[in-house]
Amino acid sequence: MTPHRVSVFRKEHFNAAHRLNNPNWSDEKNERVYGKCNNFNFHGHNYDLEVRLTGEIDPETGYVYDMKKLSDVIKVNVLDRFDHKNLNLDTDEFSDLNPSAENIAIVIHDILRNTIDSKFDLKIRLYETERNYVEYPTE
Ligand SMILES: Nc1nc2c(c(=O)[nH]1)N=C([C@H](O)[C@H](O)COP(=O)(O)OP(=O)(O)OP(=O)(O)O)CN2
Repeated sequence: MTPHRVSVFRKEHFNAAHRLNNPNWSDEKNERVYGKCNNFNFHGHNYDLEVRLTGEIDPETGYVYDMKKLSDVIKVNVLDRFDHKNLNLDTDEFSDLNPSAENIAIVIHDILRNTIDSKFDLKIRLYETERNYVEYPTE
């Protein structure tokens, strides 16, 4: 029988502070482009993270990927790094990179891509607010 390809999902959550700012722009332009997200003293978000892995079902386990293991991988590599952090000040990843939802999703993707076997397709969905979310990669 042809192995079935199935997607498994794991939802996680973290809280972090950030400030959107382009140091090459004037204060006036940063304020105009980013509005309240440019607040000098930072602001926080409750980020909801969805990680999707797609692959073939292992006929022995019935699993594509053990979701408990996926949870542990996300905790160790993403949550422990970003939860309750100021992304701009506390992390190497965003010391020189604007922590927009898009960039955070790409950073999380690349961290997980380095730890999860390439035989699994990986997609990240990141909710910055209940109504604002991004996906990476797009296909
Ligand atoms: N392309 C992007 N646009 C915006 C980003 C981003 O990361 N990428 N980020 C922001 C703000 O940081 C934040 O997400 C917006 O907050 P807010 O306007 O409060 O959004 P809410 O959904 O909570 O509230 P609404 O009232 O529904 O707008 C802005 N843009």
